[in-house]
Parts: sequence; C-alpha cells; structure tokens
Amino acid sequence: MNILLIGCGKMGGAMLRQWTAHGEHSFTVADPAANDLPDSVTHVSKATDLSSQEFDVVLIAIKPQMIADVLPDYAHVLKESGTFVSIAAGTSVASLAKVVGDAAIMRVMPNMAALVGMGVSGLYANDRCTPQQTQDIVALIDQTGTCIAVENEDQIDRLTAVSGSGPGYVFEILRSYVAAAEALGFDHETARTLVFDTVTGTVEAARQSELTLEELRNSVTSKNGTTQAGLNELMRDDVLDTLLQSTLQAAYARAGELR
Ligand SMILES: NC(=O)C1=CN([C@@H]2O[C@H](COP(=O)(O)OP(=O)(O)OC[C@H]3O[C@@H](n4cnc5c(N)ncnc54)[C@H](OP(=O)(O)O)[C@@H]3O)[C@@H](O)[C@H]2O)C=CC1
Ligand SMILES: O=C(O)[C@@H]1CCC=N1
Repeated sequence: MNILLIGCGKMGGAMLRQWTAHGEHSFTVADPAANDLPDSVTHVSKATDLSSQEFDVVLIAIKPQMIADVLPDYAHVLKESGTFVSIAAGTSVASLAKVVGDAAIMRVMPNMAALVGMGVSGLYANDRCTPQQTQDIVALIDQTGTCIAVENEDQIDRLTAVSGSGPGYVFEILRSYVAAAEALGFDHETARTLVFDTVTGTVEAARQSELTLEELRNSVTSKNGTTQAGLNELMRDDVLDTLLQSTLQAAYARAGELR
C-alpha cells in the first residue's frame, strides 16, 4: 500500500520504524520538522508539496487539537478506495468525517510499546470500511505488535485509558519501584536490573500460567513470610485498587472531552 503519515513524532515515528523494517509498504511522511527518517521514506513538509499524488491510506498521527487545522489540507489526497486511519486520542469518527466527508475511517489506538514491536492496539472501523480494508489495516497494525478489533468507538476510548496511556502508568510505577529499591540500599543500575527482570519475568510467568492472578499471588506468599509482610502494605485499605480505578476513569473521561 502507498501510505501517507501525517505527523511523525513519538507515536507515528515508533510505528513507522516497525513498518519500514517489514518493508512491505511505501511511506510518505508529512511533517514540517521530521528528521532521521529511514532512507526508504519520502518526506514532505506540507500538503502542497505532494503535487497530485493519491494514497491508499492516510494515517493521522498529529495531536488531536491540531486535526481541525491540519487535516483539511489532506482531505483530497486519499484514493476513492482508500482509508483514513486516525491514531489520535479521543477524536471521534464524526469529527474526522466533518473534515474528510463520508469516507472509510478507522480509529486505531496504539501504544508506545510499538517502539519495540510489542505494542497492543485497538481498532474501530466505521461502516464505510469494507472487510478487505479492515483486514489490510489490521495486518498493518499487527506489524507493530497485536491488534484487537472492537465493535464501537466507546471501546476505543476505554481501551485508550487502559493500553494507550498504559505505558505512562507503567513507566511511573517502574520509576517508583526502582526508587524504593535504591532506598533499600541498591545502586541505581542494580535496582533497575532487579525491578525490570522481576517485572518481565513475572508478566511472562502469568501469561504462561493457567492460574488466576490472585492464585499466582497467593502461590508466592508464604504464611507470615516476607511477601505477606510487603503485600499487607501494598493492599492496605484497597488503596491500590482505588487508585488504579480512578487513574483509568480519569483517562477515559479525558478521551471523551477530546471527541
Ligand atoms: N504518545 C503516545 O504514547 C500515543 C499517542 N497517540 C496519539 O498519537 C498522536 C501523536 O502523538 P505523539 O506522537 O505523542 O505527539 P508528537 O508531538 O510527538 O507528534 C506529532 C507530530 O506532528 C508534527 N506536526 C506538527 N504540526 C504538523 C503539521 N501541520 N503537519 C504535520 N505534522 C505536524 C509534530 O511536529 P513538532 O513536534 O515539530 O510540532 C510532531 O512531529 C496524538 O493524536 C496522540 O493522541 C496515541 C497513542 C499513544
Ligand atoms: O496522552 C495522550 O493523550 C496520548 C494518547 C494515549 C497515550 N498518549
């Protein structure tokens, strides 16, 4: 496919890196300041530099607040049979359609783990999208990790709060965990190794186990042992559950404000 990427910042750039490594599609990036692009990518600074080219996919990866200003310049560059794909948080199909008209539009919500090919994305296709168009974009997103198709846009906003914003929460939890290990006397590098290897190993063990997370937690918690002493603090007054629920609710509410 011939794909135009509008905006090549942190998220668009991470996905582009995976796509160019696969080498299956042709990419043009429209971004006034993009640099360090792979050799195979064509770069333009603005829509007028595109001349009369038309694309199979126009992928919108600019900030939600810029879409109304920037997207009108690109509304005409999609082939009749093409697909608009937006990764912008919140921005609804209806808002996009106000700019590009009654077109095949998909909302994809990726996450930053795409940087290492381990992203997880949600995908919603409006009813103008054919099964073939959906299949093509699912295959494209699969090249950045895993793609989960959802039935409605609200699911995309909910998924944004869980996995789209998820790396932000996880980076913060890791920072705090490493800081706590340092406070216990480990140097920074050792603390990072202990925490990162504990987290990746535990996630993989959970993924491969048939036990529930509660059963797995209990399986490593000796009666009156060290883990129980730690968990008594971590689980005190359900603070962790309450905090994670309010964290996800706040992100979901913000997605609604960006519609
Ligand atoms: N970051 C993340 O983890 C995720 C982000 N998203 C979504 O991805 C989108 C992009 O986010 P993110 O990559 O973080 O943001 P960035 O600011 O890193 O990327 C946006 C890019 O668009 C460029 N840009 C600015 N003006 C224009 C223009 N007129 N035409 C074309 N490009 C332009 C910016 O250039 P400059 O920097 O010079 O202004 C920048 O390179 C957002 O809609 C966000 O909701 C979705 C999931 C996860
Ligand atoms: O913070 C944001 O709004 C974007 C969308 C999901 C992750 N980053």
